[in-house]
Amino acid sequence: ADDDLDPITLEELAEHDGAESCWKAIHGRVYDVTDYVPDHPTEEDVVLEWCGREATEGWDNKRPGVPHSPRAEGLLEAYLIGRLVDEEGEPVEAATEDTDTVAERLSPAEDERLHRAMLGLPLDGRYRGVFIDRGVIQVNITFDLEDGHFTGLAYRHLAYRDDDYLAMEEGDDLYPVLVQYRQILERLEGQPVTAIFALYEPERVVDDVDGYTGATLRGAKVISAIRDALNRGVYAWP
Ligand code: HEM
Repeated sequence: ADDDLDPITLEELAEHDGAESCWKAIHGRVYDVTDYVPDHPTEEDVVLEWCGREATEGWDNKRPGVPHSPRAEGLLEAYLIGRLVDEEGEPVEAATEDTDTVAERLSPAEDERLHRAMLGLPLDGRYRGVFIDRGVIQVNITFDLEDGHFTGLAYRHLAYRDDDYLAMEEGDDLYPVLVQYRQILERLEGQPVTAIFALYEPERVVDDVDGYTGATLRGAKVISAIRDALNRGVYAWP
């Protein structure tokens, strides 16, 4: 049906770029909305900005991701004057490049990431955090959260005074401490974030390894490093 409409080029369109004459191309059709501009329910600037241009993006996003209502579409039809063509007279596609991404944008009612952030719940992503005492890092931990559950828990650094636990090997005096630290992560893997509070009683989580009781292991340091990571927020999106 659009073939019956007058062909209008981008050049012609561009001549009508202000309040005295305001044409807009929307989804391949050209509208002379000069008379409507003073009636538009916003500051005039909002609509004037799009005069003389391919204005589909503005029309489809009166606010980001929110198109005009069917009532507005009905109004628009009264101002139809032609169809948009290029120099060869071929129809010009609407500049939908941006509208595609905008259409994928979630509304505030659907955006679960926003909801979690507003409730102060941790977002999914990669986290990193530390436990520091007297300026020295003792525990540096990394993990991912997936649906609020731990995955990929690992120590990036683990030390006490001059002892680097991660460099220890079986047979070393303090090797059992490293084993206990690793057990903590094994027990937390796959658990919800709230599972960290079990570490206040590490003997419930960690085996007694070679005479080192769970109680000697500072579960609190791991809790602290994890809470530091959560406080810092997402280090990298998944
Ligand atoms: C292309 C550029 C345009 C932009 C950026 C734009 C923007 C806006 C904004 C910000 C609002 C108010 C916010 C809201 O209702 O949620 C609005 C509402 C409205 N606009 Fe536009 N507008 C444009 C063009 C037009 C045109 C050409 C018409 C009519 C011929 C029109 C008709 C309306 C109507 C009827 C409303 C009331 C709400 C609705 O029915 O969706 N607008 N527009």
